[in-house]
This record gives sequence, structure tokens and C-alpha cells, in this order.
Amino acid sequence: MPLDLSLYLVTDSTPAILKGRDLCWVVEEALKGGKTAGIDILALCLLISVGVTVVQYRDKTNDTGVLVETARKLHQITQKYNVPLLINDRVDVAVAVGAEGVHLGQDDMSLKLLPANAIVGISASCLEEAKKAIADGADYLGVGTMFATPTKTNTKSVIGTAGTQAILDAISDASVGTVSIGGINHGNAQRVIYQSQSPKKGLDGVAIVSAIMAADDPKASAEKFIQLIKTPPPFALTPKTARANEADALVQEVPHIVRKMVEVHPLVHNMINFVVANFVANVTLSIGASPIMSPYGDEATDLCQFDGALLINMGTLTSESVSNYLKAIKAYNERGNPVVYDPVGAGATHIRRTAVTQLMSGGYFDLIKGNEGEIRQAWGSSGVRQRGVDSGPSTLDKQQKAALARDLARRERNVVLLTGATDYVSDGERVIAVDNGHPYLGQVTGTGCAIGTISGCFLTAHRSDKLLAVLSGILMYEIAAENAAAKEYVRGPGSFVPAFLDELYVIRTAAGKGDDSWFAGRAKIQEVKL
Ligand SMILES: Cc1ncc(COP(=O)(O)OP(=O)(O)O)c(N)n1
Ligand SMILES: Cc1ncsc1CCOP(=O)(O)O
Repeated sequence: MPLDLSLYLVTDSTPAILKGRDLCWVVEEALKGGKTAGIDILALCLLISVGVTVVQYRDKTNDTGVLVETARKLHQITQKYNVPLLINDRVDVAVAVGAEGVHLGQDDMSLKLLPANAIVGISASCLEEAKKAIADGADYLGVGTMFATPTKTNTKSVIGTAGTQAILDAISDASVGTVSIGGINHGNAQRVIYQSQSPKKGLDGVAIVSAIMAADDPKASAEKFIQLIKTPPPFALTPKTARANEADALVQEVPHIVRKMVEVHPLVHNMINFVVANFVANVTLSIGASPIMSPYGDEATDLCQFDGALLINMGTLTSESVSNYLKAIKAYNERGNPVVYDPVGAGATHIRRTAVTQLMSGGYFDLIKGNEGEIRQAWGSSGVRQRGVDSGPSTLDKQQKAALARDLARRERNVVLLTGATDYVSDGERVIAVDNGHPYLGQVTGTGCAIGTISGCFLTAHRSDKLLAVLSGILMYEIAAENAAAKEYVRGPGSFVPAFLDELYVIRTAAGKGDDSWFAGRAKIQEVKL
């Protein structure tokens, strides 16, 4: 029997999950997936999996007699679908019913009783456990716990996608299979797979308990998982046809996108550091959008209903910030609204480095924006040490910066903006270098943070091409800075700030009237070919 780990169902017999339904009925529904009645189920499921591909019978409460009886019934069902049945913890039960194998924890029963061809899965929550499981002969690893879950509260550790990726990376030479388990649902399954991917090894599937076993329609739930797993999410935007000069093509669109943003008048929910909040609110108003500052995660449930963007800027992190951010990210992700992440000072302290990992494995960011040190930290480079929030001396040349932005965007299926004298923005396919702006921007606190908020405004207004949205925001912003710095009364950062707000307002007013002259010939952008 083939071992396809793509959609791995772990059963649960507790009343809260089964809700009065028969365990075998739920499992059979999940095995059927979307198979149409009337078609020869066996023939069909051999051709294409549309339901779960492995079943693990996991029952922590019943006695051995019930376990054997239930396992036998389940086995009759799984055999119809040519899907392996594995038994959790109990090698003796697996042997008694002739199940295809077992799933064991690190300290569970010995394998001696099992036939040689039995499938053996072993749980692994860290690298040492993964290595031990491989040495013990595991065919696959149950890697987790991915996210905290009420289904199993006695988990050893919650490792997220970053922890999973580290394990996969370290065992990339082993031919062992891997599934992730813990808190996986329709909203995060794709992200779990692509964020956990290491360069040489990725997950073979996801293991699910409640999102199928407790679903009102287990068949539909399994089918939806299969769809999500089998169709990789697109990059933030893959250009439909490669264009000879991507930068020229994008430039033509920018004034329309700025007009659109002004018309939409987006709301941005800022979870932003207190140093820059006032300035960023004024910048947002000047471009014709609407800011709200709220560090309180529970408010996101209401605020995300306005279909604006969320900005997470961790410039003044506190002990409560991360849990508040995670609540807000979840609310916006579930609603499908844009989320921008500015990992300010990401490499400065151990706490910030940990926060980056927690946040990046806890949700999806449409845009990650930061200086070189921050983007390297988000990528997971070791040894990034920022002095405060500054990037520190650059260690990368232009091509390397462009490649870093592209690779992070490619991995995260999003857009990455690496800021500096030249900005690099990438959606994993295209990389555009932007040379607009003025050195005064580097002399005023908050000018970098405001780009996160501005990007949120543009991502809200223009959702079909995230790279173009972010690029339009940067160009509006940096051209306004150039215009402000050119005023004869601007002599330094102090006089620059009011002039800058004015120039943002001037562009916004022109765009609102359909006048694009502010943009003609001003963009200094080029595509970076890697
Ligand atoms: C596929 C898969 N992965 C991990 C587990 C957890 O197993 P274990 O650590 O033994 O915990 P219990 O399931 O015994 O609570 C699993 N069951 N399946
Ligand atoms: C058995 C197990 N092992 C680690 S988490 C978990 C339960 C996963 O349940 P759910 O898919 O409902 O989060």
C-alpha cells in the first residue's frame, strides 16, 4: 500500500470532537473527500486522492477491547480506499488487527512485535528527537507541535514553521517522510507547508485532528485541504508574461494606482512604536488615507472589518506586544486583508530575534519591510547584530541585496522591501531598485516607519499586484521628499518635515483631480536581473 502523507488524518474519540457522530462515519467521510457518488470509489481513489491519504487511530481513553474492535472497523473502511491505517502508541493493537503500521511518541512501545514491512511514524519536537527517530528506523516523522492547539494541551513544545524548518534543514539528507501536526487548519495549511520548506527538504504533508474530525462536513473539509495542499499558492504576483522591461511597464501604472489609493481612502490599523506614531499619523492623513493607532490585539476583530491594512512595527516592543500582534495578525489574515511587517531593530536583542521568529511563524505578511539588518534577520541569517534600530555597515553589494529581497519574498510568497539609499522591492520574481528619495529622510525619525503604513494603504487599494502597490507608495513618498527638499526655505531636517507633509498633500490633491503631472519623468527605477 503506498504511503502518501499529503493529508494525514489523526482521529479523536472525545465527545467535544465527535459531537455525537460515529467515529467510523466521520473517518469514511474524510476518506471520500469530494468523490462523487455513483463513481467507482475504489477506481477513482487510485487515480487521484481527494480525501485523506493516511488515517491514524488515536484513542487515549478506551480499553484494549474497544481499541481492537474500533481499529478493526476502521481498517475495513481504510482498506476500501487503499489508505494505510496506523495505530497511535499501541503496537499490540496494530498487530492484532493487521493495521499497516503505528505512530509512536519518543517513549512509546518497542517495535519488536511489528512485521518488517510495517509503517513506523515517530514524533519529533526537536532536532535530537528527529535524529533519534531516524536512527530508530522511522519511515516518517510527526514534526510538531506546529501551533498551540486545544486538541493536545500536553505538547512538549510549540515549534512553529521556523522550528520545523530548522529540523527539516538538519535532516535534509535523510529519506524519511515528514508531516507537520498541531493547530493546522484551512487558513494556515498552505503557509505551514511553504514557510517550513528548507532549501533541500520540505514537508510531505499535514496531520490534522480537529479541522477534519470536528468539522460539520468532514468530507468537504478533507477535500478543501487536498485542494490547498495540491495547489501551491502563487507568488505575490507572477507576471503573466515576462516583459522585456518590467520597470518601464510598472512605471506606466503608478499614477493610476496613486489615484486609486486616494479614491479608496484606506484605513490603516497601526501597531506602531510610540516614537513615531504622531508623525506616521500625519503622513497617512497627508496622502489621503486614515490612520488608527491601536496596540490592543483584541480590537483587531472589529478593526479588520473595515477592510483596511494592519501594520506591525515592533520598534518599541514590550512583554505584551507579541501576543497582541499575533491576535491582530490572525484577525486580518482570516479576513484576507493586507498585513505589513516592519521588524524594527530585528537583530538588536535576543528578545527581538525571538519575536521575529514567533511572528513570522504565527501569520502571513503581505509585505515585510526593513533595512538590510532587519531583512537578513527575517531571512534567518545567523549572526545579525544590529546596534539599535540602524542596519549597521552593509555587508552586501547591490546584487546580493536584490537577491536577499527576492529570496525572502519567494520563500514567504509575499513582497519584500529592503530599504536604504537604494530600495529593493521584490515579489519573488521581479526585483525593482528604486533610487528616489532624499538624504533628509534619513535625518528624521519615523520616515522609514511611515513607509510601512503607506505600503499598507496601497496594498489595501490595489490588491491584484502587491509589488506594484508597494512601488507606487514608495514613489509617491520619495518624490514628495525630493520636492520638499528642493524648496528654498528648507535648510535641514526641521524645515523639511512640514514641507514634506505639504508635498505629500500636493501630490494627493493632484492625483485626486486626475492630474498625473507630478510623476512625469520622475521615477528612478530599474529592474535588477539576477
Ligand atoms: C502524525 C503524528 N505526529 C505526532 C503525534 C503526536 O504523538 P505523541 O507525541 O506520541 O503524542 P500522542 O499522540 O500520544 O498524544 C501524532 N499522534 N501523530
Ligand atoms: C496529536 C497531536 N500531537 C501534537 S499536536 C496534536 C493534536 C493536533 O490536533 P489539531 O489538528 O486539532 O490541532
